[in-house]
Amino acid sequence: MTASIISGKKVSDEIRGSISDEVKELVSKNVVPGLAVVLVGEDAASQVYVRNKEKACHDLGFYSEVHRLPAETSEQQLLALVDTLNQQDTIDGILVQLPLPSHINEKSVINAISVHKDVDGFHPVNVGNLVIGDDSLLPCTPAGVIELIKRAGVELSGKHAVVIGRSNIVGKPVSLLLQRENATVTMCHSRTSNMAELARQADVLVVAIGRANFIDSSYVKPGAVVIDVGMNRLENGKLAGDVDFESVKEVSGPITPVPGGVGPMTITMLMKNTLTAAKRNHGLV
Ligand SMILES: NC(=O)C1=CN([C@@H]2O[C@H](COP(=O)(O)OP(=O)(O)OC[C@H]3O[C@@H](n4cnc5c(N)ncnc54)[C@H](OP(=O)(O)O)[C@@H]3O)[C@@H](O)[C@H]2O)C=CC1
Ligand SMILES: Nc1nc(=O)c2c([nH]1)NC[C@@H]1CN(c3ccc(C(=O)N[C@@H](CCC(=O)O)C(=O)O)cc3)C=[N+]21
Ligand SMILES: [Mg+2]
Repeated sequence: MTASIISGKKVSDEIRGSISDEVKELVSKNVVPGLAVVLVGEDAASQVYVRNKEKACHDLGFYSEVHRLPAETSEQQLLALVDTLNQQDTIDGILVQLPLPSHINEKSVINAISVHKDVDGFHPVNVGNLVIGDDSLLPCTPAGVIELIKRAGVELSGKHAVVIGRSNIVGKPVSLLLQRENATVTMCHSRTSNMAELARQADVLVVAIGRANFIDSSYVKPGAVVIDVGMNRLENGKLAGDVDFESVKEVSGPITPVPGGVGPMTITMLMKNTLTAAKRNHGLV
């Protein structure tokens, strides 16, 4: 029996609807949430994501600025732009699209973004608060993963969640947010020896490894929820997740597709963070 599909597109549209209503409310108080996105270089995938972010801003009534800088931009020039945006009252959120060209130190750039405008949730203070369990701007993809699981009607408390991948922008924060929901979390990575055996114990399996169609049905307990964070561009230009969707959907429980799963949620959580930052910056929360 084929699994039910968790539509990130549908969930994302629902959440964007309520964000749009909230923005109308703010605009009536002369508060227009503003997002600045900075793109350095010509990376094709980054151009797509930045365009998606810009479109989402326009659809929801946000003020948006997109700064497209040439690949040879120096670290100092980028830091100067970030500083300008930190001071700009019309900007509530700042996102510097990753990856950056290798001559620029990503950490220095992320640390330079004002904590209150760090709508990626990558700044060490926001990450620290996430680890401690204090209020913070949450990283967008991890927050989107949790939202999808909840909207699929899955009760996480007491469940065994297995996360494959431990990166700072996906795997690690996802594991922390799953713990916040009282799941029991197992973290797998490239040094894990018995990964398929561990993955098959999962009630909820989250995959973020960056390897197209890597996870097949041998990693999945029948009926387990599968969240595929993977975003891999194949030679034929098609997008593939980290999960072999065709084989896994025959054994899994609710499963997210790629595209149309976690991707749209990442953008939607970015909009939600920008709205939160705007309300805070204007003393409305
Ligand atoms: N939809 C969205 O909004 C987003 C999607 N993505 C996608 O998610 C995926 C992961 O991205 P990101 O977290 O940045 O990736 P990274 O490359 O930063 O990290 C990959 C992680 O997967 C682990 N890993 C790699 N190969 C294996 C393997 N064979 N078995 C077990 N673990 C493995 C690595 O282990 P180790 O730590 O040992 O190296 C590492 O922890 C990519 O496809 C990316 O495109 C990323 C961001 C947002
Ligand atoms: N500072 C920073 N913040 C990020 O959040 C960030 C980043 N850098 N660098 C790259 C990753 C990747 N990422 C995606 C966002 C949306 C889709 C998305 O909209 N995906 C659509 C498909 C889009 C397409 O057609 O390619 C979908 O899955 O349905 C995908 C990937 C955010 N990232
Ligand atoms: Mg404002």
